[in-house]
Amino acid sequence: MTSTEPFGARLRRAMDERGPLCVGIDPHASLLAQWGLNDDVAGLERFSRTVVEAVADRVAVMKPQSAFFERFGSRGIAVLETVVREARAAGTLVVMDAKRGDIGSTMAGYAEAYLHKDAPLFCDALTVSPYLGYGSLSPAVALARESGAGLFVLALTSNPEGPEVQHAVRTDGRSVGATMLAHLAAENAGEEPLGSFGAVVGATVGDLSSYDLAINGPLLAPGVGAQGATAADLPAVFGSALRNVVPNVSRGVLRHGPDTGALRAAAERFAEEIQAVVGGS
Ligand SMILES: O=C(O)c1cc(=O)[nH]c(=O)n1[C@@H]1O[C@H](COP(=O)(O)O)[C@@H](O)[C@H]1O
Repeated sequence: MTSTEPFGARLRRAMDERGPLCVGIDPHASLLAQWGLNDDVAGLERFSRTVVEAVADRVAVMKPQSAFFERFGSRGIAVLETVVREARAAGTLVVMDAKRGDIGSTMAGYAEAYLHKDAPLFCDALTVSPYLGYGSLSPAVALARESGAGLFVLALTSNPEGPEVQHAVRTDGRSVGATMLAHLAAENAGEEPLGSFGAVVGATVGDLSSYDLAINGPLLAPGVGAQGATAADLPAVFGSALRNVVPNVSRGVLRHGPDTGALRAAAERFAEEIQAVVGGS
């Protein structure tokens, strides 16, 4: 594997070898308390590194939620840098969940922060918001291509407030969410075995039969576990795109800590349930 091999190819291989589960690293204050940790930088570090130690050598993807690190300022970001480095060293792909989005000239700065090979927070992929217009993301698309990294673009999010924006219908009759999926399909055209530009499509969103999920890229599916979706919901939501789905579970796994064996067992249970519905698709 070369370091510039595109994210999509690296992800496909990781999903085939380890299964598609993504474990989120979301150090909520309530989880720190539940684990008997203080709500401070030391607690943040202990929590995050424990999750990495428990599963980074076995799951395809981990997704640190930047918000919970930013909460502690520069010292929290320093912990995030360590977590990204250790998780990648253990063999998992790291998707930074920072949901960045801005006018193109500023987006270039965010891209440098996460997608430039020499950046302290360089990661395998970054979540981005296209709601300043898909084209505003182009500096991130360009740098991701150069670095062999990927993006996950918010298309149909798992939260109940998402549809007021994402289901809104444009003057050409297409919904906003469908437009984002079409942009991604164009980005990934011709890429094999899988494009590097994914969509975020919540596992909670219900019937998507009117949406074309065949974007030739990964579909990050948060919502399994604490938000109420289960592995059994995935086939109905994703249909023939199931093979490209990366289900994310954060609190559903994290609530089993701080014991690493219990965290590992929880991740394995989700992985098995997911494999049972995705296997053979
Ligand atoms: O981009 C995301 O990962 C994301 C998009 C979305 O539509 N819904 C969603 O829940 N997420 C993130 O996925 C994680 C879900 O966490 P749990 O609900 O604890 O499994 C959180 O870090 C959310 O910020």
